[in-house]
Amino acid sequence: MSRLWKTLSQHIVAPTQLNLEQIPGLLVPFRRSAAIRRHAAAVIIARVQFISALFALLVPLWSLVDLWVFDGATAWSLVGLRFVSAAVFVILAWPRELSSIRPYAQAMTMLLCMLLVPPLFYLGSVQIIDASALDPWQQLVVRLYAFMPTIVLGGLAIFPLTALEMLLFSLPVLAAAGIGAVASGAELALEQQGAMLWFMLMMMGVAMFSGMSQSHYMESLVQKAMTDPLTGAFSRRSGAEALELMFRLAVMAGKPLTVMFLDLDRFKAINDGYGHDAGDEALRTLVAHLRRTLRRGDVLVRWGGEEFLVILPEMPADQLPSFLARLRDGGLGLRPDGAALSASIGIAECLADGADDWQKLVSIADQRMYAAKQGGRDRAVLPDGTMLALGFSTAAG
Ligand SMILES: Nc1nc2c(ncn2[C@@H]2O[C@H](COP(=O)(O)OP(=O)(O)OP(=O)(O)O)[C@@H](O)[C@H]2O)c(=O)[nH]1
Repeated sequence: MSRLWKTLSQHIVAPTQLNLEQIPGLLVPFRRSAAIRRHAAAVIIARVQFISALFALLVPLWSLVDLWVFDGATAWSLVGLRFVSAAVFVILAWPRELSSIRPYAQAMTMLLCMLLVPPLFYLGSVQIIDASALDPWQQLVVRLYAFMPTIVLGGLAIFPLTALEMLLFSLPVLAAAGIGAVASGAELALEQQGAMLWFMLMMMGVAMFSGMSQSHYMESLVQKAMTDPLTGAFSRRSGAEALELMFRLAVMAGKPLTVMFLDLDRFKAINDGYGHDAGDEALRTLVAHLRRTLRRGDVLVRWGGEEFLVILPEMPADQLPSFLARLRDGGLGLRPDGAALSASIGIAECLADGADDWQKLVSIADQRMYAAKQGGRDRAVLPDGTMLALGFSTAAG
């Protein structure tokens, strides 16, 4: 029994274990990081396109049933409605690029459009079909159409959405079901519609649970793929992606964007004197110290071995001296012998340096970092060429 529990907890529960910090990101979209939102958007758009392509074929095909079951005018009106719906699905399925600026808004718009088609088709069918004189086959088809909003609620389960999004997407679908029921002459009494309402709420609950667990699983994978396992900082690849986007946004908005290239001083001596594990520990300590000084929107990237890139959005060049003073006060941690870690820093800023692309910005910061090393280490070179002595090795940290 204990072996069974161990296997269950190791292989089933553990990989999906939640920590408290992750819960808000599963409940509301604005607590998700930009990177997770972008990945969720890519997944949602791919799924919307796949389902839309499928429906663009299946929806017109069902016209055969309409033509077989209903009489002339009713049947052709339904067929017309089907072709309008299919046209919307074709537009949604059409290949398109993920928006580089607003991928999440693009995904939400496409999903909303796709989800609205079946309930609107249902509402349209209620207007077209005269419910007072139906033969048994027609009644069956009408009942099937009435299931459309419920099917949409169940279909939400395949999207990695937060609880709030599930709720917001479900509300118009529930409203369409209610309006359709009234329009087809049904009484909106709990004892009449209670079973259907219960079924829809169950579908909503299942979709919500499924969406949140997909989001959590996706977040764990993305987090692993994006971060450096030793320090938890962004990996070079994901850091470059983030910088590319941040650079584009800063240029569009005409706002400053600063990159700081930081290279630990005499790091090899730690490895040589105290071993690789001590070197690893120094890198972890450095990242923990940097995080204390950085703001929420700043991005810390491990660019290579003991080189780090810090992306500082909306940090104008004139605020850099006070930022560096705070960094110095916070320190970078200690070497194994108890001395303070120090670093050489090169800083570039997109407005002050007139960089055309992010690669140029990084290259300028890198050259300035080398100038700081040449200048004697434990220094920073600013965008105006000033070299500042940082004093990490003399300050307490
Ligand atoms: N422990 C550890 N060492 C690493 C890691 N990545 C790179 N290094 C080591 O970092 C050292 C970098 O050495 P150098 O480029 O000579 O730089 P330095 O000793 O800091 O000298 P300066 O930069 O000139 O001050 C090399 O010995 C690498 O093996 C890592 O993940 N862990």
